[in-house]
Amino acid sequence: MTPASPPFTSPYSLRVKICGTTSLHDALLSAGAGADAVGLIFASISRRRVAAEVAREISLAVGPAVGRVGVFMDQGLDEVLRTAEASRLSAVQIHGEVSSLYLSTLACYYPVLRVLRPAELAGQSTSPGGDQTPTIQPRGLADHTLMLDAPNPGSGQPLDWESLRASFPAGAWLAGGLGPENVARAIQVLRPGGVDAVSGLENSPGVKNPGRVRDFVREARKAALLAFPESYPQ
Ligand SMILES: O=C(O)c1ccccc1N[C@@H]1O[C@H](COP(=O)(O)O)[C@@H](O)[C@H]1O
Repeated sequence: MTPASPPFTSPYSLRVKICGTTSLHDALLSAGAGADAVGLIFASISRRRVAAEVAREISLAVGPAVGRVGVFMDQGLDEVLRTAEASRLSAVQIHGEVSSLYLSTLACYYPVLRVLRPAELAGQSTSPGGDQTPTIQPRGLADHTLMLDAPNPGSGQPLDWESLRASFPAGAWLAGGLGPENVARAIQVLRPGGVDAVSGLENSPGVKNPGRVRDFVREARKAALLAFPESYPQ
C-alpha cells in the first residue's frame, strides 16, 4: 500500500539535509553551504553518534533557519523526547520497527521523518519468523513524512531509483548513497521532497569534507531547478 499523496499540490520544493554532523565546525559548514537541515545521530549503533550537549550547542549556533533533525533507532519514546528536548532539536528521524501510536505520539511534539526500506514501502517485510506478514504499514502523511533509505543506513548504499519510480510516495524524502556525483539523477528520477546524505560527504565517519558538502548542496539545488523549472518561477 503506497501512502496517499498529500491533500494539496504545491510547486516542487527540495529540502537538503546533511546528516551525521558531530561538531560545531561541520554544522556551520553545512549551514553555510545552504543546507536546510543538519542531522544529529543518537542511534547507539552509529559511528557518528553525537552527545546531547554538543547537539544543543549546534542547535543554538546554526541560527533560526536551519533544521536540526535527531536520528534515532530502536529507542524508546521517553529517550527520544528527553534527548530531543536537551538537544533543542527541531525534528526527529525514526528508524526501526515502531508502532503507529509511537509515531503519532511523537508527532504531537516534533515533525517526524519516518524511515522505511523499499521492501517496507510495499507493506511487506519479512518478520523475524520469515513469514510475509506486514510488519510496517506505511500510513498516510498525516503525522509524518516518509524517507526511503537502504536497509543498512549510513553505509553509503544507493537504492535502485528506477525500480522505485512507480511506488515512490509523493513528497517522500530520499537517502542512501547520495553524493555530489549522483544526487541530480536521483532527483530527476524520483522527484523527492528532500535528499539526505552522510557517507558520500565525509573524510572519515563523522568528519565532513567541506568541498563535497558544498558540491552536494549545489548539485541538488541545480537539479531541482533544471528538472522542474515550472516550480521555480523567474
Ligand atoms: O549514518 C549513520 O551512522 C546512521 C546510523 C543509524 C541510523 C541512521 C544513520 N544514518 C542515516 O543514513 C542515511 C543514509 O546514509 P548514507 O548517505 O547512505 O551513508 C543518512 O542520511 C542518515 O540519515
